[in-house]
Amino acid sequence: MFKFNNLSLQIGGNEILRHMTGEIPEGSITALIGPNGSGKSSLLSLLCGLTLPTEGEILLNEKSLNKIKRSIIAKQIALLPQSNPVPTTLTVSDLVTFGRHPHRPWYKKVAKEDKQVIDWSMNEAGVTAYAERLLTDLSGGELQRAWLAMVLAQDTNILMLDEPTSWLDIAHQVSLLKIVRRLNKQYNKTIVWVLHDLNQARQFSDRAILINNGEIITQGDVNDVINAENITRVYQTSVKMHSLGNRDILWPEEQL
Ligand SMILES: Nc1ncnc2c1ncn2[C@@H]1O[C@H](COP(=O)(O)OP(=O)(O)OP(=O)(O)O)[C@@H](O)[C@H]1O
Repeated sequence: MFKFNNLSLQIGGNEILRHMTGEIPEGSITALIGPNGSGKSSLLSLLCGLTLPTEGEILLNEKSLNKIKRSIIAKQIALLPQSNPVPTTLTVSDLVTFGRHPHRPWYKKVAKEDKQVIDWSMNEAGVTAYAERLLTDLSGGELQRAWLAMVLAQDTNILMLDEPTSWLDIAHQVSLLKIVRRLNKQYNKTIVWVLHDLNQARQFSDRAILINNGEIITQGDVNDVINAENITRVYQTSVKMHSLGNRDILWPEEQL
C-alpha cells in the first residue's frame, strides 16, 4: 500500500524528519510511536499528502503520492488530526455530513446513500444521541467522537488517526480502539494511528514504527518493536514487561 523511501522534512531550516524509509502494508494496523516531538504527526502529515517532503518519495499503491490529485486522495485517505478548530455554528450531523464531501458535489442535496453512511458513522462513533447538538456544546470526549464520525463518513480504505483516544475516558478509549479494529478486520481498512499508550498500541496494532528525533529507530511486528529494551532506550525511562493474566504489560520501573 504505502512505501516511503529516504523521506526528509525541513521546516524553516530545522530538520524535522531524516531519511525515513519504510512501508505500511495494505489491511494492516500500524502504530506510530515515539516520544513527544519525535516526528509522528509530521510523518502522518506527509503520508496524507498534506505536507511535501523536502527529500524522498511516498508511493501509494505504486503511484507517487504527489502525482495523485487531492480529490482522489480524499476518497482514499481520511485523517483525524490531533486537534481541530471547533466551528461554532455546526451541529454534529452537519460536521459528519462534511465527511461525505469527497463523494458528492457541494451543490447537490445529500443523497439517500450519503444519509445511510452518515447515520452508520454516527452510530459507530456513538454520537447519534446528540446529532443535533452544536459542537460548541459538547464535552472534549463527545467532540472527539464527533470528529471520528466525520472521518468514518468519508468512507475511505485508509484511516490516519492522530492520538484518537486523547480526551476519551477508559470505556470510550476501548470502544474506539475496538471500532477501529473491527473496521480493519471487517472491511480490510488500513489504519495508521499515533498512540501514546504503548500497551494499547501493542494490543490493538499489527505493526509499529518507533520514531526518535526525526528518525525511524525500528519498525515491524508490534511485539518486536514494543519491547522493554527498545522503549527504555528511546524514551529514556526504565520499563519492564510484566505478565498479567494471559497478557504482557509494559510498566515503568520507577517507583512513585
Ligand atoms: N511548522 C513547524 N515549524 C517548526 N517546527 C515544527 C513544525 N511542525 C512541527 N515542528 C517540530 O517538529 C518536531 C516534530 O513534531 P511532531 O508534531 O511531528 O512530533 P510528535 O512526535 O507528533 O509529537 P507529540 O507526541 O508531542 O504530538 C517537533 O520538535 C516540533 O516542534
